[in-house]
Amino acid sequence: MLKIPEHQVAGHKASDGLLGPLIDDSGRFYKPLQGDERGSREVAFYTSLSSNTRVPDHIRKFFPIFYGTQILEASDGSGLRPHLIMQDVVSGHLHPSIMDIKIGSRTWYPQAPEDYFQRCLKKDRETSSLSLGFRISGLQVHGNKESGFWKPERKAVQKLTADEVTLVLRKFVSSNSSADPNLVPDSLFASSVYGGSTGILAQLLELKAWFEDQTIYHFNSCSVLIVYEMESVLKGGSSGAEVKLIDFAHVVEGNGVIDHNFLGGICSLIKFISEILTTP
Ligand SMILES: O=P(O)(O)O[C@@H]1[C@@H](OP(=O)(O)O)[C@H](OP(=O)(O)O)[C@H](O)[C@H](OP(=O)(O)O)[C@H]1OP(=O)(O)O
Ligand SMILES: Nc1ncnc2c1ncn2[C@@H]1O[C@H](COP(=O)(O)OP(=O)(O)O)[C@@H](O)[C@H]1O
Repeated sequence: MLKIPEHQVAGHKASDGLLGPLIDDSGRFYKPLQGDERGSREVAFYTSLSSNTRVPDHIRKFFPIFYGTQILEASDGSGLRPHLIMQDVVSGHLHPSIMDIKIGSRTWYPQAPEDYFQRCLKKDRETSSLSLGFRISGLQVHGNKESGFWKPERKAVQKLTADEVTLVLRKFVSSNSSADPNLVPDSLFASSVYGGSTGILAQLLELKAWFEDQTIYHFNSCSVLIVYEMESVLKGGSSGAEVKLIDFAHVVEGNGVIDHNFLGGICSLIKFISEILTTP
């Protein structure tokens, strides 16, 4: 049985009769293909990635597993539509804390039509993309029993200043996160989520090293999705923190050139996270 994802933090949503992704109980995520070139580009990217021998094996873990496409009943009741099937990267989590960070100071791709280019340029200027090299597209945090669950308004988190981004990145790994603007986040989970040899920082550094070299793809408007499980950190276990890349609707060929837009954005994000780990 297909259902609307409970833990989606950004993008087009299937709720309220709209067109959006669906999930099943076996850990698969079904993203409807948009009728224009966005859908076909994303399928083309996953297909290319699956067979491209120049992509190192250790980099493949950063992408959701791709299971092909399938024609399914769309969530908006418009009838049958092809869907991209991929691994649901939050399945198996009871209380996932999730952050979607759109990487790059520009989200448009060089060949984009003028109206799309103008729309992206406006959003990049009005959000933190241009100034910081990334914008937080959406997030949710599970805290302790008292603070509960925090899912800030998406439009607000996209426009944060550098200091505010640091605060949100701290709240993301705190047990007392809430909407209270005066809250001092306890950063209780910072070292287990961001730090260590398998934490978010180590994973981002591994990804960055690939971007310093790879010239196969340019990941325009692509997001880094960070996921961890608060319950297991509280019990003293591993946070299960994972970095995944998602949203390949605007990926184009790299033609032998470094993806400096993505590389710059990921360096900037790494700097923010490193500072949280080194500043008490
Ligand atoms: O529809 P909107 O205004 O919410 O914009 C979508 C964006 O939402 P946001 O800017 O974060 O509010 C949305 O961003 P997120 O993935 O939600 O970060 C996409 O940029 C989407 O474009 P595309 O499908 O990738 O071409 C954007 O969709 P299009 O405007 O390109 O259809
Ligand atoms: N493979 C996945 N597993 C789990 N959740 C996902 C996956 N891909 C996307 N999502 C969720 O859906 C949101 C939007 O995904 P995205 O691919 O960016 O869609 P859109 O093209 O509509 O912007 C993400 O922020 C995340 O919450």
